[in-house]
Amino acid sequence: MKISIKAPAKINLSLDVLHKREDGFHEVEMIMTTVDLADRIELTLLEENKIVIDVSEGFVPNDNRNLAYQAAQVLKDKFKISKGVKIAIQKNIPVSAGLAGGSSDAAATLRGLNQLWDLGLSLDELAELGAKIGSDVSFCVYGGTALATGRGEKIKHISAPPSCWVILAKPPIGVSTAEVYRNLNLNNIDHPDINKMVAAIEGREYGQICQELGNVLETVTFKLYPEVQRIKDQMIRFGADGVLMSGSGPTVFGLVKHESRMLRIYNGLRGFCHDVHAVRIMGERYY
Ligand SMILES: C[C@@](CO)(OP(=O)(O)O)[C@H](O)COP(=O)(O)OP(=O)(O)OC[C@H]1O[C@@H](n2ccc(N)nc2=O)[C@H](O)[C@@H]1O
Ligand SMILES: Nc1ncnc2c1ncn2[C@@H]1O[C@H](COP(=O)(O)OP(=O)(O)O)[C@@H](O)[C@H]1O
Repeated sequence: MKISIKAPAKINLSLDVLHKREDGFHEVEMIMTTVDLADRIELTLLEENKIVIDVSEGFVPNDNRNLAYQAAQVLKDKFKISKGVKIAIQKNIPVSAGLAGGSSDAAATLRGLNQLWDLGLSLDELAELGAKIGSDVSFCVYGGTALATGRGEKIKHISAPPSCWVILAKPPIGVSTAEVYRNLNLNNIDHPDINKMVAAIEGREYGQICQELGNVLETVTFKLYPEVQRIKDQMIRFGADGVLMSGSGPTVFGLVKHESRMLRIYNGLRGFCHDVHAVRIMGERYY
């Protein structure tokens, strides 16, 4: 038996860090939303007791370092499943980009195996298991739009933002999330106003959403990789309505309402950045 599932990317419309916790993680407040750029996961049941990863992208591990592998392992351990699965991953989401590609692959694997192995778990239960794999996996289990707190695993769903274009531009560098958090100076943070962002989204006020975009990790990544700042500046210059780095970067996203302007920005950026995508905000939950 075989199924195919979409694993969409996320962007952070707002990302604030409150403090560093005793367990080494940071307490965060983030607004996350899914966009229409997705990996494709194909799960095939195996009689043999093994997890096989077949991934289209050379840089992504095909062993137990792969987050989709870890998702299958978590379910196998918890439910003492002695059969196996082949996980074929078609990568479309740039890797180490701040778009949660690996987390979304893990979340899609949890959802898919819940079905294939007939486990009968709720999304809440899958999200709780997902948190064992990574901080962003819980959000990716549900998708949609949410306020994420704790280390990112506590999810409160909010309405989808009004629909618009999202231009994603990633310079040819991979950013380590751990390194970015490590370099964050907690005494010198310009906190975004998360409540105002939630109100703008709930009120469907597109202009206000663009105004309230904010990510405290941006200055850290800009310092480590100045080319990320240059991409942000270019996107602003080309006329995006709002521009921000996603997560720990290096992908920068621009929100744009009108298709003609989206095309102008997309074509302009392609001239000097190789990895550019124009997608739509999805923002609605899968289930
Ligand atoms: C920054 C964000 C924003 O959505 O995303 P990305 O840029 O990775 O997409 C997330 O907080 C990343 O989530 P995720 O990528 O799942 O992180 P994890 O695997 O759990 O943690 C990787 C490392 O980041 C640091 N980390 C992560 C989350 C957190 N709240 N505090 C931390 O300090 C820790 O050093 C940890 O070892
Ligand atoms: N299925 C996967 N897809 C992409 N990267 C993965 C996957 N599994 C593990 N990884 C590893 O996870 C790290 C972060 O990848 P990714 O999720 O793409 O980035 P980010 O956390 O910045 O959004 C990379 O070092 C990559 O090698």
